[in-house]
Amino acid sequence: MRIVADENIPLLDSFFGDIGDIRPVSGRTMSAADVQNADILLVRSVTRVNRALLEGSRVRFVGTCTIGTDHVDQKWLESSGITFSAAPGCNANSVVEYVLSVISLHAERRGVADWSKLRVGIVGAGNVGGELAHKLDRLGFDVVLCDPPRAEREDDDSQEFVSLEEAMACDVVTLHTPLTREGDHATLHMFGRERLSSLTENQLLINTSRGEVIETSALLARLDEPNAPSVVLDVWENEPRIHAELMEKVWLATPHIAGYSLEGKVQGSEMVYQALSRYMGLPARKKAGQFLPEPALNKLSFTSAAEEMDSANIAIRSCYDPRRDDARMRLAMALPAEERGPAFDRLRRDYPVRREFSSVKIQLKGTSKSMQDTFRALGFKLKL
Ligand SMILES: NC(=O)c1ccc[n+]([C@@H]2O[C@H](COP(=O)([O-])OP(=O)(O)OC[C@H]3O[C@@H](n4cnc5c(N)ncnc54)[C@H](O)[C@@H]3O)[C@@H](O)[C@H]2O)c1
Ligand SMILES: O=C(O)[C@H](O)[C@H](O)COP(=O)(O)O
Repeated sequence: MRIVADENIPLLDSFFGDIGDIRPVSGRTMSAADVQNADILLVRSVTRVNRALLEGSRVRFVGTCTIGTDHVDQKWLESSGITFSAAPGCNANSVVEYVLSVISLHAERRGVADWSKLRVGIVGAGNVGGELAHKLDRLGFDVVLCDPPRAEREDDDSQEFVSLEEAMACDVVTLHTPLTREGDHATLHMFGRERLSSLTENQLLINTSRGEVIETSALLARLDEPNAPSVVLDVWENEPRIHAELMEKVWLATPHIAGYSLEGKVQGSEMVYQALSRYMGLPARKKAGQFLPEPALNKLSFTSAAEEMDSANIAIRSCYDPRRDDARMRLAMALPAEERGPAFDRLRRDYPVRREFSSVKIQLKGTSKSMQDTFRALGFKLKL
């Protein structure tokens, strides 16, 4: 079996080495010639998988080690008899932790002593949005969900959904839809001039979905107006050639790494390994957990003198602080225009190891029940 794979897929050899001969190539520049003699193609989100790439090749199985699938022409694959598999939910928790860290910074910078007083509107309540809602709910936040496709499908009233207008009236509006270009609920440029004009300076807009869900020119114009909202962007139109002027105008800018916890990336590889093993009728015995190294930070300790929100902020930011990614990105984007695209990709390729909250044990001595509940809700392991 010949496997052509994006060189940035973690643990390629560990997961797929005994299934076939692996040829790692650059995902961004992968060409039809690269895949012509492959039986299996493994990608991440930066490779356009379509007729132009695969027609005439031997490829029979395509796996993307990512949640998003907008880079894959699934209709064409199906019509060509090529099996396709993605990794739904693999890095959902990583994105949730990114958003929680951003909200904690926002609350602090706005002088909101109790972050759970912020109302959060989640647009797109699937794996990421659903998990975020669950955690925020446990943390005591008032959360509303806007998900018209789910609202249409689920008519049992067990979950309440609100209109986009209501979600957009919240203190924090966070986007978790896929990028879709067709259909009644297409999300391409869903946030254009009119919708962005409803946001005000007291609000925070976070986009970790896909850059194209927001119309760049409309956001640029909105950010030049008085009373503009705070904006955090992890995803951009036209990655890796992002709009540098937009980056300068947003509060926090990161290079599409919200899902880049080590756990999230390794789970993406594991899920495609499992799908490929099923496709080939092979046993799938390897698990992501067996490949995760010991975390650099594995314990934090708080005493009865610790204040709840301060301690939560310390723990959250010890694991993940988006301001570090923001600083790295602004430095890289200060390069001459023609060097920025490769620099954006390098930030992603050489991303430092980031571990999820669950890799840290929190020792709490003599602290309140409420503080223990907060740490549990965030996903930390407790040692009482
Ligand atoms: N920044 C990152 O690193 C990163 C990481 C993971 C995922 N993502 C992106 O986040 C997206 C969401 O991930 P997920 O795992 O939650 O996907 P998902 O498919 O589980 O959920 C998406 C939800 O959005 C809803 N939706 C679709 N169109 C909508 C619309 N017009 N308005 C409101 N809701 C709509 C769907 O009904 C679904 O419930 C992915 O498609 C991917 O593009 C980004
Ligand atoms: O869709 C996803 O899973 C995420 O956007 C993912 O983190 C993208 O990472 P990439 O495939 O570009 O490395």
